[in-house]
Amino acid sequence: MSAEEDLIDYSDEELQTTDAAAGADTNGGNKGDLAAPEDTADKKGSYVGIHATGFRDFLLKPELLRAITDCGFEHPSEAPCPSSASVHLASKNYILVLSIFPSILDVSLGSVQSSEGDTDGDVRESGDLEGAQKAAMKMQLMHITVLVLPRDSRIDSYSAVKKYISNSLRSTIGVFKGESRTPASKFDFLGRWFCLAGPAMRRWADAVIPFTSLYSFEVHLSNFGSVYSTVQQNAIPQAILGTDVLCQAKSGLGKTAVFVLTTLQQVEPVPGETSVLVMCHTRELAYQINSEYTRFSKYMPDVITGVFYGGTPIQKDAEILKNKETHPHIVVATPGRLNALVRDKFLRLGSCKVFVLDECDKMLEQIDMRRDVQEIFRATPPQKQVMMFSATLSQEVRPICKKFMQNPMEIYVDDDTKLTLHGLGQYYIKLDEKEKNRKLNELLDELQFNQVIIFVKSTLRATELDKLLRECNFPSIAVHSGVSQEERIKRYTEFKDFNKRICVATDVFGRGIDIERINLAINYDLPADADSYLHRVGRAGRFGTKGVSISFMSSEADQEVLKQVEKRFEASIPEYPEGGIDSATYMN
Ligand SMILES: Nc1ncnc2c1ncn2[C@@H]1O[C@H](COP(=O)(O)OP(=O)(O)OP(=O)(O)O)[C@@H](O)[C@H]1O
Repeated sequence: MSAEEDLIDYSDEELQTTDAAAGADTNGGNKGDLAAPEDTADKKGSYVGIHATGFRDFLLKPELLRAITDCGFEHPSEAPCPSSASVHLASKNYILVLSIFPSILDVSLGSVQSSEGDTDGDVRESGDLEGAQKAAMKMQLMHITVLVLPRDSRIDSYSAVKKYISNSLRSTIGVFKGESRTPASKFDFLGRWFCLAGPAMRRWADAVIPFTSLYSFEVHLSNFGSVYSTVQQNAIPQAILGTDVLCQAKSGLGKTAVFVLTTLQQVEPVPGETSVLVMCHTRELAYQINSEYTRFSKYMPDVITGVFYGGTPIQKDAEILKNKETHPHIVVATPGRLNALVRDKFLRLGSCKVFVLDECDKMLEQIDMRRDVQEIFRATPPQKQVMMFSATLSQEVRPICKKFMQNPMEIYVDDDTKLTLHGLGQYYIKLDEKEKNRKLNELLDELQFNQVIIFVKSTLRATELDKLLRECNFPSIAVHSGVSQEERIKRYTEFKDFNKRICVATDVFGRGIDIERINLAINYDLPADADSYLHRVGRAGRFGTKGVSISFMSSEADQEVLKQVEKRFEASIPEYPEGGIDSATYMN
């Protein structure tokens, strides 16, 4: 039996495919009700633009909102939508923007109206919206997302959006048609996750809402030819409700905040119990995620977070876990150490309510890590929320992820070209191996970087290159698995705090690591595959900022990787120009 076969499959029978159900409702819509009048075609322009929702609209705890404001987050992030939607819509020259307008007014009183964006501010101020959501969640009411299309939408807009929902989100969808306004047909929508409606749905909502929690999304259509939705905007409202989430979004767009904010929102701290478990593949990333928890829980003094990873004395972790006063409610960890803590019964997971995997493809593709993850998963109760995140989720890894989940909300970027970071200039330099050091020196002299990360393929090369750079008086530091764990974290912090401007690293820094000021990523040694390339260069140009990546190409294998990258991501990676590049293109 291969190592992989040895791994247990999780409750396949629990996996519900909604494809069939998605096809079940095939109502095409009623032209009389939905079609745009001929003369309204021009009005589409008035729906142009992305309607950014504020964090306040997520109805987060005030202490969380305060921390979000302190962290300088203004709006939840946006990310490209799945390609199946974009292809479909692009061919019809539409832009589809989903923006959230929470529309429950007062579920508890049973008198609910749908609102469009302009009224939700009043609701929020009166506190009704929050109360309504709490009531809805307590009663575990069914959740229906209603997509409200503009009044002048044409019938094919409805089909396009419907197809997008059923193909990409694999969810059932109903279309509210004119003749279905009878009370009986209103209840058809109760079993569905999505339904499409025109503005007339307000009246319809009145009858349905006592039994459901309702969110209405306004769908903007225009003729821009690409499709957007939002990673934080899409995932946060669902994740808060306890839905399982499998989420792909490009590097640096704020996937971390999705699970940090939604778990902090849900956590109800009980002394001595861990209710949220977050795992990731490297120790530095675990440390970083824990720091994010610290940042966002700063006004939640009752919530204790803790981080556990290998390379440190396990006895220390055990001491923390033995004491109810220090026992974390939220644990961030790497799988090896966490598994050891669970096996040795220092950590009991019977109260775990949320299970998160960051960089999930990496964690589940690597057999030893996957084995640890599974053992830990088995130690948690069957009923829990599972969320997984990565910038890369291949077709092969998705079913593996979903084996841990029940009817997850799935957010994919099926079109690899949409993973390219638009603020990032990418170049290559063809050279011999022996020319690399000289060229690197030249680049570091010539480019006006804030911080730079230089990737190499081995710990030995990291040590050597770092030494060389320091001999040349460059403020360099090296992070790799060849140094003690304590020293690794110390160096990570030094770099993160801007005390060093150059970091030579192996792939331990290749994914997830978020250093705000990095605007230059250099592949001194190219990685072996396109996914790793994408993650590495994503260390620069984060959250829409500008940056540049330069890759040294010194072998045929390197050339092949760059070819793959260009093909898969439709990224243009030209040769680095003789005269250099304009700093305005990569300095923020
Ligand atoms: N809504 C927001 N407003 C402002 N900044 C944000 C917002 N969301 C996230 N950020 C910042 O963007 C940066 C990137 O976020 P994060 O590290 O979560 O990205 P990611 O999607 O996990 O990327 P990767 O795939 O590379 O791990 C972080 O510095 C984070 O603080």
